[in-house]
Amino acid sequence: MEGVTGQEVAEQNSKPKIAALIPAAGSGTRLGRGPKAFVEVGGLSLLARSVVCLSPYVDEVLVALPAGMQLPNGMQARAIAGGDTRQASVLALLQATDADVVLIHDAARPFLPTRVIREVADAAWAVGAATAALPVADTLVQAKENTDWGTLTPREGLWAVQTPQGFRRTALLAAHESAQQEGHAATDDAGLIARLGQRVALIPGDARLFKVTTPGDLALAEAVAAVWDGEART
Ligand SMILES: Nc1ccn([C@@H]2O[C@H](COP(=O)(O)OP(=O)(O)OP(=O)(O)O)[C@@H](O)[C@H]2O)c(=O)n1
Ligand SMILES: C[C@](O)(CO)[C@H](O)COP(=O)(O)O
Repeated sequence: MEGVTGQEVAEQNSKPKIAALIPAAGSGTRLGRGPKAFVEVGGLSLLARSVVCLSPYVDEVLVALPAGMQLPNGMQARAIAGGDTRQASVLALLQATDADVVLIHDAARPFLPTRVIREVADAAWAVGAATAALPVADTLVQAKENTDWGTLTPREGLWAVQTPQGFRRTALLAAHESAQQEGHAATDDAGLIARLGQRVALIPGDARLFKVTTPGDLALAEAVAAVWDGEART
């Protein structure tokens, strides 16, 4: 255990307090059905599905909502007001908890397999940062016009990044604060950690963790819900 302090050993052995932080303050422009987190699939909102999946594995659930909106009655979570961007909403969530480990999860990804939650949480505590991700399976081409074939991009080593993403809270808070000070915008949280040269563990994601973004995704979500609601989520 050379080079490891007594405090670090104690931290490794103790059970961290875990919070699920759910950015749900988006307007759902591309879906076109109003605030997306409240859109229902299979009779349950996208947000409710994320809360139900995460609750058994965390000590608290915090949700960032659009200004002026409230959580539905009975939802086991604490609400705060989100910001103008996803990044601002996550920063507000980070500032509202004292948990050791935070699991950041888009409300727009309603189907969370248990395995992914567990593996991301464990790796976040052990490594400091972790994200669910899948190897890119499609051919990739960089093109400006949809009539012109552009430059083929090799897909080896490319990953499609999903959520949940897990972090030691203090590390992610520092990364967000530094991004804010420098005016750096990022589309996810793991990118803010990687930008500082810190490790991010890649955890195998799951096709069911797709993000509901467009009306086509909603149709797919209805089909997944019909199966998901009738099976064990492993
Ligand atoms: N100001 C914002 C913008 C987005 N989000 C959340 O970030 C997640 C990923 O965002 P996305 O899927 O792009 O949702 P929207 O921003 O709502 O979609 P759109 O870009 O089509 O408006 C969603 O759970 C969304 O609610 C947020 O909390 N605060
Ligand atoms: C965080 C994220 O879901 C990882 O893929 C994604 O980057 C969110 O993107 P959006 O720009 O908010 O759609």
